[in-house]
Amino acid sequence: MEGFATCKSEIKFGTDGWRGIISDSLTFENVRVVAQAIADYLQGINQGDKVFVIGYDTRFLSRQYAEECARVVAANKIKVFLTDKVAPTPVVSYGVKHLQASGAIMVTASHNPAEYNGIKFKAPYGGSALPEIITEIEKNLYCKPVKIMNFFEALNLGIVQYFNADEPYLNQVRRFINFDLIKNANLKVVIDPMYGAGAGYVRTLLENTSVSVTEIRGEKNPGFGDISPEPIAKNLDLLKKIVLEEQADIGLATDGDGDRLGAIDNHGSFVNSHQIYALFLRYLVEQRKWSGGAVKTFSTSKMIDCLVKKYDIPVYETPIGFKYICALFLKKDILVGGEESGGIGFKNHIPERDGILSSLLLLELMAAHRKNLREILDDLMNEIGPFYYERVDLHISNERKKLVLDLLRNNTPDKIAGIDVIKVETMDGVKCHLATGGWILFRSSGTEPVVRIYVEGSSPAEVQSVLKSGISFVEGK
Ligand SMILES: O=P(O)(O)OC[C@H]1O[C@H](O)[C@H](O)[C@@H](O)[C@@H]1O
Repeated sequence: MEGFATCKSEIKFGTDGWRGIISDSLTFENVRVVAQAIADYLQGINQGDKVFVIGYDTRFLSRQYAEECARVVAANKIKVFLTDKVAPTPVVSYGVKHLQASGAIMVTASHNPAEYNGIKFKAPYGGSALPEIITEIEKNLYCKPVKIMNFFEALNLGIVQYFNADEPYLNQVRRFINFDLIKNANLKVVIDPMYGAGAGYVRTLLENTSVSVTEIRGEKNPGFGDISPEPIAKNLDLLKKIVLEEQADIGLATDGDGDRLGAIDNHGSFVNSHQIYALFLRYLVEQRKWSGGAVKTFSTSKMIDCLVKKYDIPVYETPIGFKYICALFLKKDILVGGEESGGIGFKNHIPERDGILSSLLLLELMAAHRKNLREILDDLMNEIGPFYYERVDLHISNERKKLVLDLLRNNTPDKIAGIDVIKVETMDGVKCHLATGGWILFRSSGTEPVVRIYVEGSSPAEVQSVLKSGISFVEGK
């Protein structure tokens, strides 16, 4: 069967891949169009003779979309390794590297609300596609007729094969993490995969250790219990409650496709990604004695700048999106790269953020320090702090969004919440550095119809007043 897509609803690749609301822009037809554009890209760069991986998360229709992609890619004479079950993004990405495949389609909308689904494209190195690859794929959209074959015929012919992506990935994590340290640490852990694809992985990896594990929200629930599967404070009330009830040492939450991490400490307080990133950087340099530079995105904490200065290692800043961090992993000797949204990637692994590996590294770090997370964070703050952080996402109209960002760019206020603005940067959105050492960043999300306001300061009061003033500015009140 061949034919052009009849509906030309917009297919746009954002911060990471293409996302849309199911049955609005995210239709089977558009999924086929994107899969054809990817197949054309692979043939165009002479990679059509290599195998190609397809994986999917727990979202509504994800498996069916993955099978639809397999039908298209296979019809283009590219052999497909389709995961035999739901798989997290880092597992699929590692599968690409392990099989020396030409890349992967990961069917997921990551942390977005339940009504979304989407496609991430992973490149042969096992990480986010670089912007230039995405440009090529976008150019191919609607160019050639969609080829498609029967799924069962493709299976019978062996051009689509099921693939167990877990085994190579779990072996890699077992090599990376120091399980000897974790084994005897007697930690009590609550795992929260937020109904996403990460369910079961950390628990499996902790079998045969002394760590006591409780997993919540591990079952499949494509409605995600009416929250977004994004491991940020407002979505982790249940995890907080269980950590306190069970008197656990830590709660670990991964997002919808398992590439991000958020944590709750033993007092029930949220530990944000900036803090986790800073702890990892400190641990890898000081305890593991690993070398290499650090990558942070435009919205990542100044804690990282303090640490790199202390260790005298290079730091690179990029726009928001792990694809930019990934590009640096490919070009330079990078120890760790992380972003505000909770994605952190490491040297000696794939150039990909990994919420499962991050969860275990956090346990290793706690075991090595023989302290609870709060004490370790307090030590860090005594060394370089204090730092406080908060983000709000505002749903405003596209017109207002453009107006506000243009206004900020062209006519930046001299003061915010009464504090002097001493420097303005526009790498991604508009960032105002404040005389107190704090900063506020306004930017339009590339994955959701929201404006994000990020604030860091040296006290909770400073963060709140700067945030309040930022919100008033955006809302025009
Ligand atoms: O703030 P946004 O543009 O919505 O992006 C937030 C996040 O979206 C995706 O998950 C990307 O893979 C991340 O790299 C990015 O940080």
